[in-house]
Amino acid sequence: MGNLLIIDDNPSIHATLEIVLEPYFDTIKSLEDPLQIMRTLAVEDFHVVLLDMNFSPGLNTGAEGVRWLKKIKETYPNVSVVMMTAYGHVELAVETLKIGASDFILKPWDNRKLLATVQSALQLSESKGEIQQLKTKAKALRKEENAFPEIIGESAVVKNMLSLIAKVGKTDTNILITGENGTGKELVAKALHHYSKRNQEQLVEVDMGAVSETLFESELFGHVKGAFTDAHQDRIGKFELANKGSLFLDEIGNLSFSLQAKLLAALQNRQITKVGGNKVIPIDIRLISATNKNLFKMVEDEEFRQDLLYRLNTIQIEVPALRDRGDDVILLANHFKDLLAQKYDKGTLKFTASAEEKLMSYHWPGNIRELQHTIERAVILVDGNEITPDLIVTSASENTNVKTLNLAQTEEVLIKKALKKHPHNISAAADELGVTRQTLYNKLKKLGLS
Ligand SMILES: Nc1ncnc2c1ncn2[C@@H]1O[C@H](COP(=O)(O)OP(=O)(O)OP(=O)(O)O)[C@@H](O)[C@H]1O
Repeated sequence: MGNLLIIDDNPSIHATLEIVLEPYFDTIKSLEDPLQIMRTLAVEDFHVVLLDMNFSPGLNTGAEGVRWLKKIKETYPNVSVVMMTAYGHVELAVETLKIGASDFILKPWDNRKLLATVQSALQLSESKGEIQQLKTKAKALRKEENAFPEIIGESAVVKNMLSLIAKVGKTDTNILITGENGTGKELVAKALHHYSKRNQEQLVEVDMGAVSETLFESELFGHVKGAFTDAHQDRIGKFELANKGSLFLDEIGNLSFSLQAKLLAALQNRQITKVGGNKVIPIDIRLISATNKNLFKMVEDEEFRQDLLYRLNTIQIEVPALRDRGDDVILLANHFKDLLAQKYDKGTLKFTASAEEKLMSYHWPGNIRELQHTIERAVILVDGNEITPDLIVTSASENTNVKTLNLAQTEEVLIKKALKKHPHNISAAADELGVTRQTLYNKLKKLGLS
């Protein structure tokens, strides 16, 4: 239900419309004089306006209706305006659709058609209101969570990346962010949005790996009520939600081949149609995508559409792996240590020199996310204020199966295996590893295991 405002200089039209439409609205108000429109809309909430096109006696060009339509839409874009006109003026009525009218009805009207038109205008106004609400909510949240993420790092590779982000962030170019898991791709997407002209609008994120084949279109493009069994009400898709803002398609490499075609069509046409709907909705978005996969290789293997890849990667930003960021490991480790020490009320903590050495020598396959978890564990477990190497427990230290070809990691895994097999017997462990006792001691020291 909603509120309806009728504007027509003929009172008998008011009475007839009110009788037909009364069961479908909470409130109906009728005005004869269009000069009262703006005042009325300013004090009461209306969802639909039924607007006649001619008011002054002798004038039937429709120009008055057009002027009032423009005025209403300028101040109240979420209100649906349905124009009322006589049969001879269909062309003019069609023109009003271009300037924001939702629909028109011809006088004399057919009651069923009138009802259908007014009801869909009401639905449209409700969904516009919903988008507005979601956007306002998101805006408030964005302010709270401090929109600009801090990307910590002073290494040359990170500095290069930051200056590229600042440069291309301002443009509307499509950007593909690549990099291993946990390198900070999502953070880069947020920074790009922050630098863009669109930063007052939303950055809408979709995890493409998590969208099911059947719900893909509904999730991205939305659906209308009744489009399928579970479509109990209209739904706004992510594309529409991101309109005027940025759309972040994360894990784009996980999108199935058939869905890639549907995504490409929407990106190419810059418009969408809701599932079960027939209205074409123009979309103005800045596209940011991310993946940890090699999309060029996937194109070669016919797993990813080349035309889609070219649309996504006007600019590509490669986020460096943590192991390639030099001393940033210590910078980041200290950053997380301080944050987490505060969170767990641990006072001031510091890493011992050998703990720092261990942090630097590890190859961080899970990148910054792994570093963050490792530090969190150390902060939770530490007694006193020094974090020693034994508290730095990485995924490789917990895992005694060799799943990687990385030498440093493999060495650490094999040493742990040997120690497990020969507890308290360094000589036997060294023998098993084919090194001298001294070499094993040195390695244990470096790994913080001695
Ligand atoms: N340079 C950085 N400075 C501070 N924190 C960072 C930095 N890079 C990443 N992080 C933090 O590391 C974690 C992982 O980052 P993020 O989720 O952006 O990685 P991702 O590449 O998107 O990961 P995935 O590929 O698994 O989705 C997050 O908590 C993020 O805040």
